[in-house]
Amino acid sequence: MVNRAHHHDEFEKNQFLGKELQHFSQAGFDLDRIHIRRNAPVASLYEEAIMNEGAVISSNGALINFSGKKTGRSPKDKRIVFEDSSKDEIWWGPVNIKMDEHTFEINRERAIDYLNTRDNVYVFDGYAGWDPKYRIKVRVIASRAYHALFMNNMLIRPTPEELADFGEPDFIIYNAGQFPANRFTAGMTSTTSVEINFRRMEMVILGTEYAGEMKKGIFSVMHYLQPVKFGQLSLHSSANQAKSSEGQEEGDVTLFFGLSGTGKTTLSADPNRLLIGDDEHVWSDTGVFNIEGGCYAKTINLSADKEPEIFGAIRFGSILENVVYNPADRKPDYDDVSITENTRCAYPIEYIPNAKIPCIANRQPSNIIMLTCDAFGVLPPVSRLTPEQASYHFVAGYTSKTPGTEDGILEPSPTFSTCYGQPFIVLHPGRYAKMLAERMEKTKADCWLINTGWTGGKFGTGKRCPLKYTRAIVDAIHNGSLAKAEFENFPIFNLAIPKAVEGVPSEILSPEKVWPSKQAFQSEVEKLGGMFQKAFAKYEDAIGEDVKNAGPVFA
Ligand SMILES: Nc1ncnc2c1ncn2[C@@H]1O[C@H](COP(=O)(O)OP(=O)(O)O)[C@@H](O)[C@H]1O
Ligand SMILES: C=C(OP(=O)(O)O)C(=O)O
Ligand SMILES: [Mn+2]
Repeated sequence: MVNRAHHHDEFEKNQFLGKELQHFSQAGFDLDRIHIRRNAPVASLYEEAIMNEGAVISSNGALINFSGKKTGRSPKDKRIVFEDSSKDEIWWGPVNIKMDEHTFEINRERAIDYLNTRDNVYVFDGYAGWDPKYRIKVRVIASRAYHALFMNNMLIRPTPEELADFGEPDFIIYNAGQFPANRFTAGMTSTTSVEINFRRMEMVILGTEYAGEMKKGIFSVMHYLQPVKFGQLSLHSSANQAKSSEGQEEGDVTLFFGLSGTGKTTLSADPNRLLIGDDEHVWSDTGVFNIEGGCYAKTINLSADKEPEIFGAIRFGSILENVVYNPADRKPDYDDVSITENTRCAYPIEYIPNAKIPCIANRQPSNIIMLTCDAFGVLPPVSRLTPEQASYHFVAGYTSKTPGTEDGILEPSPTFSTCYGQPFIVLHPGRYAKMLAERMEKTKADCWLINTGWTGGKFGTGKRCPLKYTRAIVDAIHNGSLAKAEFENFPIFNLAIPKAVEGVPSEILSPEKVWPSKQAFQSEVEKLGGMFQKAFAKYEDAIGEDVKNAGPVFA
Protein backbone atom coordinates (compact mmCIF):
# COMPACT_ATOMS: atom_id res chain seq x y z
CA MET A 1 0.00 0.00 0.00
CA VAL A 2 1.31 3.39 -0.94
CA ASN A 3 2.12 5.68 1.95
CA ARG A 4 0.17 8.68 0.76
CA ALA A 5 -0.37 11.82 2.78
CA HIS A 6 -3.66 11.61 4.63
CA HIS A 7 -5.37 14.51 2.87
CA HIS A 8 -4.81 12.83 -0.50
CA ASP A 9 -6.66 9.80 0.77
CA GLU A 10 -9.60 11.84 1.98
CA PHE A 11 -9.76 13.82 -1.23
CA GLU A 12 -9.83 10.75 -3.40
CA LYS A 13 -12.42 8.98 -1.26
CA ASN A 14 -14.71 11.92 -1.75
CA GLN A 15 -14.56 11.44 -5.48
CA PHE A 16 -17.14 8.76 -4.95
CA LEU A 17 -20.67 9.48 -3.88
CA GLY A 18 -22.41 7.01 -1.57
CA LYS A 19 -24.93 5.92 -4.18
CA GLU A 20 -22.18 5.00 -6.62
CA LEU A 21 -20.55 2.75 -4.07
CA GLN A 22 -23.73 0.70 -3.85
CA HIS A 23 -23.24 -0.42 -7.45
CA PHE A 24 -19.88 -1.79 -6.46
CA SER A 25 -21.10 -3.79 -3.49
CA GLN A 26 -23.96 -5.17 -5.56
CA ALA A 27 -21.45 -6.34 -8.16
CA GLY A 28 -19.50 -8.18 -5.45
CA PHE A 29 -16.70 -5.75 -4.62
CA ASP A 30 -15.42 -5.98 -1.07
CA LEU A 31 -15.52 -2.35 -0.05
CA ASP A 32 -14.16 -3.04 3.42
CA ARG A 33 -10.96 -4.31 1.87
CA ILE A 34 -10.28 -2.50 -1.35
CA HIS A 35 -9.74 1.17 -1.91
CA ILE A 36 -11.61 2.40 -4.97
CA ARG A 37 -9.87 5.22 -6.76
CA ARG A 38 -12.23 6.87 -9.20
CA ASN A 39 -10.91 9.23 -11.87
CA ALA A 40 -7.78 9.71 -9.80
CA PRO A 41 -5.45 12.58 -10.81
CA VAL A 42 -3.00 11.74 -13.57
CA ALA A 43 -0.10 12.54 -11.23
CA SER A 44 -1.23 10.00 -8.66
CA LEU A 45 -1.75 7.32 -11.33
CA TYR A 46 1.83 8.03 -12.36
CA GLU A 47 3.02 7.53 -8.80
CA GLU A 48 1.21 4.27 -8.31
CA ALA A 49 2.20 2.83 -11.67
CA ILE A 50 5.81 3.64 -10.81
CA MET A 51 5.66 2.22 -7.30
CA ASN A 52 3.62 -0.89 -8.01
CA GLU A 53 3.89 -1.73 -11.70
CA GLY A 54 7.44 -1.01 -12.84
CA ALA A 55 6.55 2.09 -14.84
CA VAL A 56 9.12 4.86 -15.31
CA ILE A 57 8.97 8.52 -16.27
CA SER A 58 10.66 9.17 -19.56
CA SER A 59 12.78 12.25 -20.30
CA ASN A 60 9.86 13.79 -22.21
CA GLY A 61 7.50 13.44 -19.23
CA ALA A 62 5.45 10.55 -20.60
CA LEU A 63 4.97 7.45 -18.46
CA ILE A 64 6.55 4.32 -19.88
CA ASN A 65 4.54 1.19 -19.03
CA PHE A 66 4.97 -2.45 -19.89
CA SER A 67 2.09 -4.71 -20.78
CA GLY A 68 3.85 -7.97 -20.00
CA LYS A 69 3.61 -11.01 -22.21
CA LYS A 70 0.90 -9.72 -24.53
CA THR A 71 2.00 -6.69 -26.52
CA GLY A 72 -0.76 -6.80 -29.14
CA ARG A 73 -4.40 -7.85 -29.40
CA SER A 74 -5.49 -11.48 -29.01
CA PRO A 75 -8.23 -11.90 -31.64
CA LYS A 76 -8.50 -15.65 -31.13
CA ASP A 77 -9.48 -15.07 -27.53
CA LYS A 78 -12.15 -12.44 -28.21
CA ARG A 79 -15.70 -13.63 -27.70
CA ILE A 80 -19.25 -12.34 -27.64
CA VAL A 81 -21.89 -13.80 -25.37
CA PHE A 82 -24.66 -15.65 -27.18
CA GLU A 83 -27.88 -14.30 -25.65
CA ASP A 84 -31.40 -13.45 -26.81
CA SER A 85 -31.17 -9.67 -26.95
CA SER A 86 -28.35 -9.58 -29.52
CA LYS A 87 -27.91 -13.06 -30.99
CA ASP A 88 -29.86 -12.41 -34.19
CA GLU A 89 -27.92 -9.26 -34.98
CA ILE A 90 -24.38 -10.56 -34.56
CA TRP A 91 -22.17 -11.79 -37.37
CA TRP A 92 -21.04 -15.01 -35.71
CA GLY A 93 -17.79 -16.39 -37.00
CA PRO A 94 -14.07 -16.14 -36.60
CA VAL A 95 -14.03 -12.61 -35.25
CA ASN A 96 -17.11 -12.92 -33.07
CA ILE A 97 -16.70 -16.25 -31.33
CA LYS A 98 -19.68 -17.48 -29.32
CA MET A 99 -19.50 -17.70 -25.55
CA ASP A 100 -22.32 -18.93 -23.32
CA GLU A 101 -23.79 -16.77 -20.59
CA HIS A 102 -22.66 -19.07 -17.82
CA THR A 103 -19.00 -18.96 -18.88
CA PHE A 104 -19.24 -15.20 -18.94
CA GLU A 105 -20.57 -15.22 -15.35
CA ILE A 106 -17.68 -17.41 -14.25
CA ASN A 107 -15.07 -15.16 -15.84
CA ARG A 108 -16.75 -12.03 -14.52
CA GLU A 109 -16.72 -13.46 -11.01
CA ARG A 110 -13.09 -14.47 -11.45
CA ALA A 111 -12.21 -10.92 -12.48
CA ILE A 112 -14.06 -9.39 -9.52
CA ASP A 113 -12.53 -11.91 -7.10
CA TYR A 114 -9.09 -10.95 -8.35
CA LEU A 115 -9.85 -7.23 -8.09
CA ASN A 116 -10.95 -7.88 -4.48
CA THR A 117 -7.45 -9.10 -3.63
CA ARG A 118 -5.94 -5.72 -4.54
CA ASP A 119 -5.35 -2.76 -2.27
CA ASN A 120 -6.34 -0.27 -4.93
CA VAL A 121 -8.92 -0.74 -7.64
CA TYR A 122 -8.85 1.95 -10.31
CA VAL A 123 -12.05 3.23 -11.82
CA PHE A 124 -12.35 5.60 -14.72
CA ASP A 125 -15.73 6.99 -15.73
CA GLY A 126 -15.93 8.70 -19.10
CA TYR A 127 -17.83 8.90 -22.36
CA ALA A 128 -17.53 7.23 -25.74
CA GLY A 129 -18.85 9.42 -28.57
CA TRP A 130 -18.59 13.22 -28.80
CA ASP A 131 -22.14 13.74 -30.05
CA PRO A 132 -24.31 13.93 -26.90
CA LYS A 133 -27.19 12.33 -28.87
CA TYR A 134 -25.20 9.17 -29.53
CA ARG A 135 -22.71 8.91 -26.71
CA ILE A 136 -22.53 6.26 -23.99
CA LYS A 137 -21.23 6.40 -20.44
CA VAL A 138 -18.40 3.93 -19.88
CA ARG A 139 -16.94 2.74 -16.58
CA VAL A 140 -13.55 1.04 -16.53
CA ILE A 141 -12.64 -0.98 -13.43
CA ALA A 142 -9.02 -2.11 -13.46
CA SER A 143 -6.29 -3.52 -11.28
CA ARG A 144 -3.51 -1.44 -12.83
CA ALA A 145 -3.08 2.32 -12.60
CA TYR A 146 -1.63 2.10 -16.13
CA HIS A 147 -4.97 0.84 -17.46
CA ALA A 148 -6.93 3.58 -15.72
CA LEU A 149 -4.57 6.22 -17.11
CA PHE A 150 -4.80 4.68 -20.58
CA MET A 151 -8.59 4.96 -20.58
CA ASN A 152 -8.37 8.42 -19.01
CA ASN A 153 -6.54 9.35 -22.21
CA MET A 154 -8.63 7.32 -24.66
CA LEU A 155 -12.19 7.97 -23.43
CA ILE A 156 -13.76 11.41 -23.37
CA ARG A 157 -12.92 12.95 -20.02
CA PRO A 158 -15.94 14.23 -18.08
CA THR A 159 -15.95 17.68 -16.50
CA PRO A 160 -16.15 17.69 -12.67
CA GLU A 161 -19.88 18.48 -12.96
CA GLU A 162 -20.46 15.63 -15.42
CA LEU A 163 -18.57 13.30 -13.12
CA ALA A 164 -20.65 14.34 -10.13
CA ASP A 165 -23.86 13.58 -12.07
CA PHE A 166 -22.50 10.55 -13.87
CA GLY A 167 -25.00 8.08 -12.41
CA GLU A 168 -25.12 4.55 -13.73
CA PRO A 169 -22.80 3.74 -16.62
CA ASP A 170 -24.18 2.30 -19.87
CA PHE A 171 -21.25 -0.05 -20.19
CA ILE A 172 -18.67 -1.49 -17.76
CA ILE A 173 -15.22 -2.99 -18.44
CA TYR A 174 -13.84 -5.32 -15.76
CA ASN A 175 -10.14 -5.47 -16.49
CA ALA A 176 -8.35 -8.12 -14.43
CA GLY A 177 -5.80 -8.68 -17.16
CA GLN A 178 -3.06 -9.54 -14.67
CA PHE A 179 -4.99 -12.67 -13.72
CA PRO A 180 -5.43 -15.60 -16.12
CA ALA A 181 -8.59 -17.30 -17.32
CA ASN A 182 -8.92 -20.84 -16.00
CA ARG A 183 -8.34 -23.34 -18.77
CA PHE A 184 -10.77 -25.78 -17.14
CA THR A 185 -13.61 -23.29 -17.63
CA ALA A 186 -15.76 -24.56 -20.51
CA GLY A 187 -15.05 -22.66 -23.71
CA MET A 188 -11.63 -21.30 -22.68
CA THR A 189 -8.84 -22.23 -25.07
CA SER A 190 -6.03 -20.28 -23.44
CA THR A 191 -5.38 -18.20 -20.34
CA THR A 192 -6.47 -15.07 -22.22
CA SER A 193 -10.09 -14.05 -22.52
CA VAL A 194 -11.64 -10.84 -23.82
CA GLU A 195 -15.41 -10.97 -23.86
CA ILE A 196 -18.41 -8.75 -24.42
CA ASN A 197 -21.92 -9.32 -23.10
CA PHE A 198 -24.51 -7.10 -24.82
CA ARG A 199 -27.33 -8.06 -22.45
CA ARG A 200 -25.39 -7.06 -19.38
CA MET A 201 -23.50 -4.38 -21.32
CA GLU A 202 -20.24 -5.52 -19.80
CA MET A 203 -16.82 -6.64 -20.90
CA VAL A 204 -14.40 -8.84 -18.98
CA ILE A 205 -10.65 -9.06 -19.60
CA LEU A 206 -8.48 -11.84 -18.18
CA GLY A 207 -4.96 -12.88 -19.07
CA THR A 208 -3.85 -9.92 -21.18
CA GLU A 209 -2.57 -6.55 -20.04
CA TYR A 210 -2.39 -5.08 -23.53
CA ALA A 211 -4.31 -1.83 -23.04
CA GLY A 212 -5.47 -1.68 -26.66
CA GLU A 213 -8.00 -4.43 -25.89
CA MET A 214 -10.05 -1.90 -23.91
CA LYS A 215 -10.18 0.80 -26.55
CA LYS A 216 -10.89 -1.66 -29.36
CA GLY A 217 -13.43 -3.39 -27.08
CA ILE A 218 -15.40 -0.15 -26.77
CA PHE A 219 -15.10 0.20 -30.52
CA SER A 220 -16.78 -3.21 -30.95
CA VAL A 221 -19.53 -2.07 -28.61
CA MET A 222 -20.04 1.03 -30.76
CA HIS A 223 -20.05 -1.11 -33.92
CA TYR A 224 -23.10 -2.77 -32.38
CA LEU A 225 -24.88 0.15 -30.71
CA GLN A 226 -24.46 2.79 -33.40
CA PRO A 227 -26.16 0.89 -36.23
CA VAL A 228 -28.58 -1.17 -34.12
CA LYS A 229 -29.74 1.35 -31.50
CA PHE A 230 -29.02 4.69 -33.09
CA GLY A 231 -29.16 3.99 -36.84
CA GLN A 232 -25.71 5.57 -37.34
CA LEU A 233 -22.59 4.26 -39.06
CA SER A 234 -19.46 3.48 -37.04
CA LEU A 235 -16.22 3.29 -39.02
CA HIS A 236 -12.59 2.30 -38.48
CA SER A 237 -11.31 5.62 -39.73
CA SER A 238 -9.56 8.80 -38.81
CA ALA A 239 -11.02 12.20 -39.68
CA ASN A 240 -9.87 15.75 -40.15
CA GLN A 241 -11.25 19.04 -41.35
CA ALA A 242 -9.92 21.96 -43.36
CA LYS A 243 -8.91 25.20 -41.71
CA SER A 244 -9.35 28.31 -43.81
CA SER A 245 -6.09 28.00 -45.69
CA GLU A 246 -4.21 26.98 -48.80
CA GLY A 247 -7.00 26.70 -51.30
CA GLN A 248 -8.83 24.14 -49.17
CA GLU A 249 -12.47 24.75 -48.69
CA GLU A 250 -12.94 25.75 -45.08
CA GLY A 251 -14.66 23.07 -43.06
CA ASP A 252 -14.47 20.22 -45.54
CA VAL A 253 -14.18 16.85 -43.85
CA THR A 254 -12.08 13.85 -44.88
CA LEU A 255 -12.41 10.30 -43.59
CA PHE A 256 -9.39 7.98 -43.82
CA PHE A 257 -10.35 4.31 -43.60
CA GLY A 258 -7.71 1.68 -42.96
CA LEU A 259 -6.69 -1.31 -40.92
CA SER A 260 -4.03 -0.89 -38.26
CA GLY A 261 -0.71 0.38 -39.61
CA THR A 262 -2.04 1.86 -42.85
CA GLY A 263 -1.60 5.48 -41.75
CA LYS A 264 -4.86 6.73 -40.20
CA THR A 265 -3.11 8.29 -37.22
CA THR A 266 -0.07 9.54 -39.12
CA LEU A 267 -1.94 11.11 -42.04
CA SER A 268 -4.80 12.64 -40.06
CA ALA A 269 -2.31 14.63 -37.95
CA ASP A 270 -1.83 17.33 -40.57
CA PRO A 271 -0.54 20.83 -39.73
CA ASN A 272 -2.94 22.33 -42.28
CA ARG A 273 -6.04 20.66 -40.92
CA LEU A 274 -8.00 20.25 -37.71
CA LEU A 275 -7.85 16.77 -36.22
CA ILE A 276 -11.25 15.29 -35.38
CA GLY A 277 -9.83 11.90 -34.45
CA ASP A 278 -7.33 9.22 -35.39
CA ASP A 279 -9.16 5.87 -35.27
CA GLU A 280 -12.86 5.47 -34.47
CA HIS A 281 -15.65 7.62 -35.90
CA VAL A 282 -19.34 7.70 -36.52
CA TRP A 283 -20.74 9.08 -39.76
CA SER A 284 -24.07 10.28 -38.47
CA ASP A 285 -27.09 11.85 -40.18
CA THR A 286 -25.70 15.27 -39.25
CA GLY A 287 -21.95 14.86 -39.71
CA VAL A 288 -18.95 13.09 -38.27
CA PHE A 289 -17.93 12.61 -34.67
CA ASN A 290 -15.07 10.93 -32.92
CA ILE A 291 -15.82 8.11 -30.48
CA GLU A 292 -12.66 8.72 -28.43
CA GLY A 293 -11.00 11.43 -26.39
CA GLY A 294 -7.46 10.45 -27.33
CA CYS A 295 -5.15 8.96 -29.92
CA TYR A 296 -3.14 5.76 -29.94
CA ALA A 297 -0.14 6.25 -32.18
CA LYS A 298 2.49 3.78 -33.20
CA THR A 299 5.92 4.93 -32.11
CA ILE A 300 8.09 2.55 -34.14
CA ASN A 301 10.79 4.66 -35.82
CA LEU A 302 9.02 7.84 -34.73
CA SER A 303 10.94 11.05 -35.37
CA ALA A 304 10.30 14.72 -34.67
CA ASP A 305 11.24 15.33 -38.26
CA LYS A 306 8.74 13.14 -40.02
CA GLU A 307 5.87 13.21 -37.51
CA PRO A 308 6.24 16.42 -35.48
CA GLU A 309 2.66 16.56 -34.16
CA ILE A 310 2.77 13.04 -32.73
CA PHE A 311 6.31 13.44 -31.42
CA GLY A 312 5.26 16.62 -29.61
CA ALA A 313 2.22 14.93 -28.07
CA ILE A 314 4.47 12.64 -26.05
CA ARG A 315 4.73 14.46 -22.75
CA PHE A 316 3.39 14.50 -19.20
CA GLY A 317 0.14 12.53 -19.13
CA SER A 318 0.90 10.47 -22.24
CA ILE A 319 1.47 6.76 -21.92
CA LEU A 320 4.25 5.04 -23.76
CA GLU A 321 3.78 1.29 -24.05
CA ASN A 322 6.55 -1.25 -24.32
CA VAL A 323 9.02 1.39 -25.49
CA VAL A 324 12.66 0.76 -24.66
CA TYR A 325 14.51 3.65 -23.02
CA ASN A 326 18.10 4.48 -22.33
CA PRO A 327 18.68 4.14 -18.56
CA ALA A 328 21.36 6.84 -18.60
CA ASP A 329 19.08 9.67 -19.69
CA ARG A 330 15.61 8.05 -19.83
CA LYS A 331 15.27 8.96 -23.48
CA PRO A 332 12.87 6.66 -25.32
CA ASP A 333 14.47 4.76 -28.17
CA TYR A 334 11.77 4.49 -30.82
CA ASP A 335 14.00 2.46 -33.10
CA ASP A 336 14.40 -0.31 -30.55
CA VAL A 337 11.83 -3.01 -31.20
CA SER A 338 13.26 -5.59 -28.84
CA ILE A 339 10.04 -5.76 -26.80
CA THR A 340 7.67 -5.49 -29.76
CA GLU A 341 7.24 -3.68 -33.09
CA ASN A 342 3.84 -2.58 -31.77
CA THR A 343 5.18 0.15 -29.50
CA ARG A 344 2.56 2.81 -28.81
CA CYS A 345 1.73 6.12 -27.27
CA ALA A 346 -1.72 7.01 -25.93
CA TYR A 347 -2.31 10.73 -25.44
CA PRO A 348 -5.32 13.00 -24.93
CA ILE A 349 -6.40 14.40 -28.30
CA GLU A 350 -5.82 17.99 -27.15
CA TYR A 351 -2.08 17.21 -27.10
CA ILE A 352 -2.23 17.55 -30.90
CA PRO A 353 -2.00 21.29 -31.60
CA ASN A 354 -4.72 21.33 -34.27
CA ALA A 355 -7.24 19.16 -32.49
CA LYS A 356 -10.84 20.21 -32.93
CA ILE A 357 -12.53 20.16 -29.52
CA PRO A 358 -15.31 19.05 -29.28
CA CYS A 359 -14.29 16.39 -31.80
CA ILE A 360 -17.28 16.72 -34.05
CA ALA A 361 -18.03 18.25 -37.45
CA ASN A 362 -21.60 19.18 -38.25
CA ARG A 363 -20.98 18.56 -41.86
CA GLN A 364 -20.90 15.60 -44.25
CA PRO A 365 -17.51 14.36 -45.54
CA SER A 366 -16.24 15.66 -48.88
CA ASN A 367 -13.50 13.06 -49.35
CA ILE A 368 -13.33 9.39 -48.47
CA ILE A 369 -9.82 7.96 -48.50
CA MET A 370 -9.27 4.24 -48.25
CA LEU A 371 -5.78 3.41 -47.03
CA THR A 372 -4.29 0.09 -47.97
CA CYS A 373 -0.84 -1.21 -47.20
CA ASP A 374 -0.12 -3.43 -50.19
CA ALA A 375 2.68 -5.91 -49.48
CA PHE A 376 2.74 -7.06 -53.12
CA GLY A 377 3.75 -3.62 -54.36
CA VAL A 378 1.13 -3.78 -57.09
CA LEU A 379 -1.46 -1.13 -56.29
CA PRO A 380 -0.77 2.46 -57.33
CA PRO A 381 0.10 5.05 -54.65
CA VAL A 382 -3.22 6.75 -55.44
CA SER A 383 -6.24 6.12 -57.61
CA ARG A 384 -9.72 7.50 -57.89
CA LEU A 385 -12.66 5.22 -57.12
CA THR A 386 -16.22 5.31 -58.38
CA PRO A 387 -18.79 4.96 -55.57
CA GLU A 388 -19.28 1.29 -56.55
CA GLN A 389 -15.55 0.67 -56.46
CA ALA A 390 -15.40 2.35 -53.06
CA SER A 391 -18.08 -0.02 -51.77
CA TYR A 392 -16.25 -2.96 -53.31
CA HIS A 393 -12.93 -2.08 -51.70
CA PHE A 394 -14.60 -1.37 -48.35
CA VAL A 395 -16.17 -4.83 -48.33
CA ALA A 396 -13.01 -6.57 -49.59
CA GLY A 397 -10.77 -4.64 -47.15
CA TYR A 398 -7.49 -5.60 -48.81
CA THR A 399 -4.36 -4.60 -46.87
CA SER A 400 -1.58 -6.12 -44.77
CA LYS A 401 -1.46 -6.85 -41.10
CA THR A 402 1.28 -4.92 -39.36
CA PRO A 403 3.76 -6.90 -37.27
CA GLY A 404 2.89 -6.98 -33.59
CA THR A 405 -0.63 -5.54 -33.55
CA GLU A 406 -2.04 -9.03 -33.28
CA ASP A 407 -0.50 -11.85 -31.35
CA GLY A 408 1.62 -14.02 -33.68
CA ILE A 409 1.91 -11.65 -36.68
CA LEU A 410 5.64 -11.26 -37.32
CA GLU A 411 5.87 -9.59 -40.73
CA PRO A 412 3.55 -7.61 -43.01
CA SER A 413 1.05 -10.21 -44.18
CA PRO A 414 -1.55 -9.66 -46.89
CA THR A 415 -5.10 -9.94 -45.62
CA PHE A 416 -8.66 -9.09 -46.53
CA SER A 417 -10.05 -7.38 -43.47
CA THR A 418 -13.61 -6.51 -44.34
CA CYS A 419 -14.72 -2.94 -43.59
CA TYR A 420 -10.99 -2.26 -43.10
CA GLY A 421 -11.57 -3.42 -39.54
CA GLN A 422 -12.78 -7.01 -39.48
CA PRO A 423 -11.58 -7.72 -35.92
CA PHE A 424 -13.85 -4.95 -34.60
CA ILE A 425 -17.09 -5.34 -36.53
CA VAL A 426 -20.04 -7.02 -34.86
CA LEU A 427 -22.75 -7.10 -37.55
CA HIS A 428 -22.55 -8.62 -41.03
CA PRO A 429 -20.24 -6.47 -43.21
CA GLY A 430 -23.12 -5.97 -45.64
CA ARG A 431 -24.93 -3.85 -43.06
CA TYR A 432 -22.09 -1.36 -42.71
CA ALA A 433 -21.49 -1.42 -46.46
CA LYS A 434 -25.12 -0.61 -47.19
CA MET A 435 -25.14 2.35 -44.81
CA LEU A 436 -21.87 3.58 -46.28
CA ALA A 437 -23.19 3.36 -49.85
CA GLU A 438 -26.33 5.29 -48.88
CA ARG A 439 -24.29 8.00 -47.25
CA MET A 440 -21.84 8.24 -50.17
CA GLU A 441 -24.76 8.46 -52.58
CA LYS A 442 -26.38 11.28 -50.58
CA THR A 443 -23.26 13.35 -50.12
CA LYS A 444 -21.49 12.64 -53.43
CA ALA A 445 -18.16 12.53 -51.63
CA ASP A 446 -15.05 11.88 -53.77
CA CYS A 447 -13.43 8.50 -53.09
CA TRP A 448 -9.74 7.61 -53.29
CA LEU A 449 -7.64 4.53 -52.74
CA ILE A 450 -4.17 5.25 -51.36
CA ASN A 451 -1.50 2.58 -51.12
CA THR A 452 0.74 3.52 -48.20
CA GLY A 453 2.46 0.16 -48.53
CA TRP A 454 4.96 -1.13 -51.03
CA THR A 455 5.49 0.16 -54.51
CA GLY A 456 7.41 -1.35 -57.36
CA GLY A 457 7.71 -4.86 -55.99
CA LYS A 458 6.89 -7.11 -53.11
CA PHE A 459 7.63 -6.57 -49.47
CA GLY A 460 11.28 -7.56 -49.30
CA THR A 461 12.19 -6.18 -52.72
CA GLY A 462 10.28 -2.97 -53.37
CA LYS A 463 10.04 -0.19 -50.80
CA ARG A 464 7.29 1.40 -48.81
CA CYS A 465 5.87 4.54 -50.38
CA PRO A 466 7.79 7.38 -48.70
CA LEU A 467 5.60 9.26 -46.24
CA LYS A 468 6.37 12.61 -47.87
CA TYR A 469 4.84 11.43 -51.15
CA THR A 470 1.73 10.08 -49.46
CA ARG A 471 1.38 13.42 -47.69
CA ALA A 472 1.74 15.24 -51.02
CA ILE A 473 -1.03 13.04 -52.46
CA VAL A 474 -3.31 13.82 -49.53
CA ASP A 475 -2.55 17.55 -49.98
CA ALA A 476 -3.49 17.29 -53.66
CA ILE A 477 -6.80 15.70 -52.69
CA HIS A 478 -7.47 18.48 -50.22
CA ASN A 479 -6.59 21.40 -52.46
CA GLY A 480 -8.80 20.02 -55.20
CA SER A 481 -6.02 19.57 -57.75
CA LEU A 482 -6.19 15.78 -57.81
CA ALA A 483 -9.87 15.75 -58.73
CA LYS A 484 -8.92 17.84 -61.80
CA ALA A 485 -5.99 15.64 -62.85
CA GLU A 486 -5.78 13.62 -66.05
CA PHE A 487 -6.21 9.92 -65.40
CA GLU A 488 -5.10 6.70 -67.01
CA ASN A 489 -6.48 3.20 -66.50
CA PHE A 490 -4.89 0.66 -64.18
CA PRO A 491 -5.44 -2.79 -65.67
CA ILE A 492 -7.69 -5.52 -64.26
CA PHE A 493 -8.74 -3.36 -61.31
CA ASN A 494 -9.85 -0.55 -63.64
CA LEU A 495 -8.71 2.13 -61.27
CA ALA A 496 -8.15 5.69 -62.45
CA ILE A 497 -4.51 6.69 -61.82
CA PRO A 498 -3.56 10.36 -62.03
CA LYS A 499 -0.78 11.09 -64.52
CA ALA A 500 0.75 13.76 -62.30
CA VAL A 501 0.55 14.90 -58.68
CA GLU A 502 2.39 17.95 -57.42
CA GLY A 503 5.34 16.94 -55.23
CA VAL A 504 5.37 13.31 -56.36
CA PRO A 505 7.72 11.91 -59.03
CA SER A 506 5.43 10.89 -61.91
CA GLU A 507 7.18 7.61 -62.50
CA ILE A 508 6.06 6.19 -59.17
CA LEU A 509 2.38 6.90 -59.85
CA SER A 510 2.07 3.95 -62.21
CA PRO A 511 3.41 0.73 -60.64
CA GLU A 512 3.93 -0.87 -64.02
CA LYS A 513 6.70 1.64 -64.69
CA VAL A 514 8.65 0.94 -61.50
CA TRP A 515 8.43 -2.83 -61.56
CA PRO A 516 11.63 -4.50 -62.75
CA SER A 517 9.79 -6.54 -65.37
CA LYS A 518 6.50 -5.99 -67.13
CA GLN A 519 5.71 -9.67 -67.10
CA ALA A 520 6.36 -10.11 -63.42
CA PHE A 521 4.14 -7.12 -62.78
CA GLN A 522 1.32 -8.46 -64.95
CA SER A 523 1.34 -11.80 -63.21
CA GLU A 524 1.29 -10.21 -59.73
CA VAL A 525 -1.65 -7.99 -60.70
CA GLU A 526 -3.52 -11.05 -61.90
CA LYS A 527 -2.68 -12.95 -58.79
CA LEU A 528 -3.89 -10.12 -56.56
CA GLY A 529 -7.03 -9.70 -58.69
CA GLY A 530 -7.79 -13.38 -58.15
CA MET A 531 -7.32 -13.00 -54.41
CA PHE A 532 -9.79 -10.11 -54.38
CA GLN A 533 -12.39 -12.18 -56.23
CA LYS A 534 -12.04 -15.04 -53.82
CA ALA A 535 -12.25 -12.78 -50.77
CA PHE A 536 -15.24 -10.86 -52.10
CA ALA A 537 -17.18 -14.02 -52.99
CA LYS A 538 -17.96 -14.56 -49.30
CA TYR A 539 -20.04 -11.39 -49.18
CA GLU A 540 -21.48 -11.40 -52.71
CA ASP A 541 -24.97 -12.45 -51.71
CA ALA A 542 -25.40 -9.49 -49.40
CA ILE A 543 -24.01 -6.94 -51.87
CA GLY A 544 -25.60 -5.61 -55.08
CA GLU A 545 -24.55 -6.59 -58.62
CA ASP A 546 -23.21 -3.12 -59.42
CA VAL A 547 -20.74 -3.33 -56.56
CA LYS A 548 -19.67 -6.84 -57.46
CA ASN A 549 -18.98 -5.68 -61.00
CA ALA A 550 -16.72 -2.93 -59.68
CA GLY A 551 -14.05 -5.47 -58.73
CA PRO A 552 -11.17 -6.82 -60.81
CA VAL A 553 -12.13 -8.04 -64.29
CA PHE A 554 -9.97 -10.38 -66.33
CA ALA A 555 -9.99 -9.82 -70.06
N1 LIG B 1 3.53 6.33 -46.84
C1 LIG B 1 3.17 6.21 -45.57
N2 LIG B 1 1.96 6.64 -45.16
C2 LIG B 1 1.60 6.50 -43.87
N3 LIG B 1 2.36 5.95 -42.91
C3 LIG B 1 3.59 5.51 -43.26
C4 LIG B 1 4.04 5.62 -44.60
N4 LIG B 1 5.29 5.09 -44.66
C5 LIG B 1 5.60 4.68 -43.43
N5 LIG B 1 4.58 4.93 -42.56
C6 LIG B 1 4.58 4.55 -41.14
O1 LIG B 1 3.55 3.58 -40.99
C7 LIG B 1 2.92 3.72 -39.74
C8 LIG B 1 1.44 4.04 -39.93
O2 LIG B 1 0.84 3.85 -38.69
P1 LIG B 1 -0.43 4.59 -38.14
O3 LIG B 1 -0.56 5.95 -38.72
O4 LIG B 1 -0.37 4.47 -36.66
O5 LIG B 1 -1.56 3.64 -38.72
P2 LIG B 1 -3.03 3.43 -38.20
O6 LIG B 1 -3.39 4.62 -37.39
O7 LIG B 1 -3.85 3.29 -39.42
O8 LIG B 1 -2.96 2.19 -37.38
C9 LIG B 1 3.62 4.82 -39.00
O9 LIG B 1 4.61 4.22 -38.19
C10 LIG B 1 4.25 5.63 -40.14
O10 LIG B 1 5.39 6.31 -39.74
C1 LIG C 1 -4.93 -0.33 -31.94
C2 LIG C 1 -5.08 -0.96 -33.07
O1 LIG C 1 -5.16 -0.43 -34.30
P1 LIG C 1 -4.87 1.01 -34.87
O2 LIG C 1 -3.44 0.99 -35.21
O3 LIG C 1 -5.78 1.09 -36.04
O4 LIG C 1 -5.18 2.00 -33.80
C3 LIG C 1 -5.19 -2.41 -33.09
O5 LIG C 1 -5.38 -2.93 -34.19
O6 LIG C 1 -5.13 -3.01 -32.01
MN1 LIG D 1 -3.99 4.50 -35.41
